[in-house]
Amino acid sequence: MSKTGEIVLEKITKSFGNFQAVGTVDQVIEGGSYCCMIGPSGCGKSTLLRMIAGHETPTSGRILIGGNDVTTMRTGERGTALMFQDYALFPHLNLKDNVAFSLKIHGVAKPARQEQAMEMLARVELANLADRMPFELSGGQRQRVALARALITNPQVLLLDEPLSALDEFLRLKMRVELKRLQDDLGITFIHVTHTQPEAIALADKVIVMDHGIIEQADHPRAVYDQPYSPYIARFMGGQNVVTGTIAATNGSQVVAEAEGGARFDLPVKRDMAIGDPISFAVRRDKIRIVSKAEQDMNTLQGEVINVEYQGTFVKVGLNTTQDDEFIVYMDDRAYFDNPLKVGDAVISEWSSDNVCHLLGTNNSSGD
Ligand SMILES: Nc1ncnc2c1ncn2[C@@H]1O[C@H](COP(=O)(O)OP(=O)(O)OP(=O)(O)O)[C@@H](O)[C@H]1O
Repeated sequence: MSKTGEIVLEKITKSFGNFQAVGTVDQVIEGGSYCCMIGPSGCGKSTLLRMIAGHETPTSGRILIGGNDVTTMRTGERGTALMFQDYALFPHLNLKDNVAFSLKIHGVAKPARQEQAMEMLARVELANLADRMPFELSGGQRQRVALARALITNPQVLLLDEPLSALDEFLRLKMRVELKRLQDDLGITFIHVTHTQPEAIALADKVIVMDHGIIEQADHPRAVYDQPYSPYIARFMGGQNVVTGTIAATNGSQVVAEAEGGARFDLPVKRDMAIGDPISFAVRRDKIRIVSKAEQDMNTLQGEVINVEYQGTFVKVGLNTTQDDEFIVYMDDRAYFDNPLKVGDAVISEWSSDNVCHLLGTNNSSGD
């Protein structure tokens, strides 16, 4: 089986002096896949990316790319290209020369490098602007030049550090589609560091969620969003409420939990639990009904409306309940406007145990 573009991170750590920026990371990123790394500021995403690119050396562990040990190999030799956050274009070179630059460094003759640069500019739909200078471009166009410049080296792996963060919302969504199309066309591995959860789940075949230098969960976007591993993942990815309680009754893989205030919940669990054990579970914000009178005796939480935000397709309603976290319900916009709520209203939220995910892991932090 071809290992082209496959990245294996074997027990990678990175310390700066006494500070451990990356803990022990073991991970395989499949060749030709789109991988997004996400996590709060300072969690070690860029450091991990920079180690894959060869701009940092791991303190311990090995990095394999395409089956080769590249741990101590120089940047230009390992088959990766890194696109920087600020794009780092040369201001005094036109687009063609910016894109051709690394070929020049590698001694490629002028006609050949210009031809390849033009091909690359055509791929990012900028061939008609080849003679312009970087200052004559929009943010989205600059980003595409930076992409062309990274891709001209024909890498197995393209590393992108916050590639969309300098763009406005409209352009960000547009360029997101273009990045995915480019990755599909080229079939090479993309590793994309982002701060934005919707960006990660929209683009990635695999989402890697980090916290404090370690990988907390690495999985398909749907698994990370719908089946979060820990309270931290559920809170960080959004879209879920974290509810805590203690086990009141068990029946094999089904339990009844009780929260402070006496609310009871039935749910499936992923490991054996005993009466009295603490439990955390996630409830999807968009799978909760708000009712004035409870229609079921379990899986309900009473609360007071503390804020209401219209979001276009839905309305975000925040409730104060006996739980520590604010309990958030995404209401269908029509259902909401048929029976609008106001701050101070007492309501009951209820859900079905199908929309619950038992949370394992001990990581309780909520990110940034
Ligand atoms: N050269 C360095 N010397 C000392 N500490 C460093 C160095 N580079 C990074 N760090 C520290 O390592 C930690 C991880 O940094 P890193 O840049 O990887 O985080 P990040 O998750 O990419 O954050 P952000 O999202 O803010 O860019 C941070 O606490 C940072 O201050």
